[in-house]
Amino acid sequence: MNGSLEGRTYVVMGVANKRSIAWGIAQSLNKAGARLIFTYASERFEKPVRDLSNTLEGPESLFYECDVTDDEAINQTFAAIQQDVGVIHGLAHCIAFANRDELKGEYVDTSRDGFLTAHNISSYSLTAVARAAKPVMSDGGGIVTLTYLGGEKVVENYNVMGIAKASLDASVKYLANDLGKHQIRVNAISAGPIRTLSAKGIGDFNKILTEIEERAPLRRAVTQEEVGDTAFFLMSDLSRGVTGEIIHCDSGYNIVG
Ligand SMILES: CCCCCCc1ccc(Oc2ccc(Oc3cccc(O)n3)cc2)c(O)c1
Repeated sequence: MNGSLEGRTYVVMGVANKRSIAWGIAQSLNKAGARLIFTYASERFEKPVRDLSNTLEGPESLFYECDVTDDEAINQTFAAIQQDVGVIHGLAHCIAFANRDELKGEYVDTSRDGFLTAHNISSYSLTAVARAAKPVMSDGGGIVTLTYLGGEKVVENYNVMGIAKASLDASVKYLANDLGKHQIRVNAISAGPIRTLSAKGIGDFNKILTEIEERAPLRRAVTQEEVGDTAFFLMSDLSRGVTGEIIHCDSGYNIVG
C-alpha cells in the first residue's frame, strides 16, 4: 500500500488564484502523480486557473465551468467529466461564500437571504456535488471539503459562515454514511487561517493570525501546502480506513481555543 496517485484522476473545485487552498491541494495531488480536473464558478476564473495549471508537471489538466448554485449546471459538468475521462477517484470541494457585510458585527443581525446564501453555496453545494460525482466514482475514492473551527466554537466575526460550516460538518458525516457502501469516503479538513482572497472578506482577520502565532501549539499559521498534503492523505489509500472525519490542519489551535 502506498500513497501514489499515478493513473488516477481528481476534481479540484474552487481554485481562484495561487494563494487558494484549492491550489495547494492541486499541487499536492499533482506531485503524487494525479491527473487533475479543475472546475471554476465563472469564465473569469478560467484563465488564472489554466495559467496556474500550466506550471504543473505530469498529465494535462482538464477544465470545466461549474456554478454550484445551479443543479442543472452541476449535472452537466459531471456528465461532461464522465464523458471525457470515464472515472474520477476523488474530489476536493473548496467552495464557500457569505455576504461580506455579514462577516463582521453580530450574528444576531444576519438576514434570511444572507443565511440562505451562505448555506446554499458553503454547505448544500457539497451534497449536490457528491450526488453528481457518485456515478463517476465507480472505483470508489475520496471526497474532501474545507471547514473551519468557527463552525464548532464561536469565532468573532465569522458569524453566519460558522453556522454554514456546522451544517457542512454534519453533511460530511451523513454523506460518509450514505456513500461508504460505494467505497466512497467523505472527510473534511478544518484548516487554520491562511491569507487567501476569501479571508479578505472577514472582519479583523489579522487579529486571529496574531492569536495563532501567540497561542497555537506550533506557534505559527499553517500553509496551503500543509493543507494540500492533508488532502493528499485523505484522497489516497493511506486513509482508506477514515471516513466521516474532520481533521484539523491548524497548528493544533483547536485544542487550546
Ligand atoms: C474571524 C475568522 C478568521 C479566520 C477565518 C478563516 C477562514 C478564512 C476563509 C474562509 O473561507 C471563506 C470563503 C468565503 C467567504 O465569504 C466571502 C469572502 C470574500 C468576500 C465575500 O463577500 N464573502 C468567507 C470565508 C473560511 O471559511 C475561514
